[in-house]
Amino acid sequence: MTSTSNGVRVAIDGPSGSGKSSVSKKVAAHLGIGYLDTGAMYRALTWYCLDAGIDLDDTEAVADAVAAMPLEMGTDPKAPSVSMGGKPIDADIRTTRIAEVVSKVATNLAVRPKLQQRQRDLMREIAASSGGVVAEGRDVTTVVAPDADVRILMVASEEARLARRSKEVHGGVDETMLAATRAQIVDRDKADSTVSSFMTAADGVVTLDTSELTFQQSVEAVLTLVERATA
Ligand SMILES: Nc1ncnc2c1ncn2[C@@H]1O[C@H](COP(=O)(O)OP(=O)(O)OP(=O)(O)O)[C@@H](O)[C@H]1O
Ligand SMILES: Nc1ccn([C@H]2C[C@H](O)[C@@H](COP(=O)(O)O)O2)c(=O)n1
Repeated sequence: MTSTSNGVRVAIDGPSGSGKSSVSKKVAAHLGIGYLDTGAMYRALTWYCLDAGIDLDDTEAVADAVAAMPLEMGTDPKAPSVSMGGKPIDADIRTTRIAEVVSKVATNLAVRPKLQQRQRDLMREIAASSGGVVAEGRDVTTVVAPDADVRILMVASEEARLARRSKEVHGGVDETMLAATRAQIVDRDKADSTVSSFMTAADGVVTLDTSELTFQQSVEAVLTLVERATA
């Protein structure tokens, strides 16, 4: 094992719909280690600010909320959860209300270093307590954990990503459904890519294109990379 006794750390980044959340959960469950969804933390911060009446355009007030929010991340990959002061907010952070404004928080440059430090600390704690961690997002391979044992950029063609998300959200892939999905996926990636580089792999990061893979093949491809890195 190249990983330390503190557990293997796997970092997976990629654009929306590339499959990183679903694959990361499956990989972590298979390996019996913890899972961290860093995107959920940006969503939770957005929820907290809206709930507390903090103006999302007030960059310093939003950044101060990172330390103030009583966020608890449940990191069991079979049942990941997000709570704020004991209140489960899993469903709330996935609503359109949050999806439409989360980029405003994620592109706040006063927020990012604070949330990244919280994510770095969490990764270390989860890896130590669960024998390892799979953390996914947009900048885990480059900023949060550039020293992770395994670093993967999961990509897929825009066509594949749109079709997957359209099926998931609208139950199909006709023109109207694709148009509604495009606005969410393409526009959000465009805004998010102004602060993180997740369309091309940084040095030492392995690109995994899932466009032509089944879900199970994507999971197996990640497991192979983990096995190779930790052999
Ligand atoms: N080959 C594949 N690899 C990964 N996921 C796939 C594949 N084929 C279909 N999917 C499906 O694509 C959908 C989108 O995946 P997922 O939510 O994991 O993407 P994501 O990259 O985490 O997106 P976001 O950043 O927006 O949360 C899921 O329903 C997943 O099951
Ligand atoms: N490490 C990360 C993770 C996520 N984001 C941004 C991207 C989205 O705007 C938002 C929510 O992410 P999602 O749940 O859709 O993966 O947070 C980021 O900037 N950095």
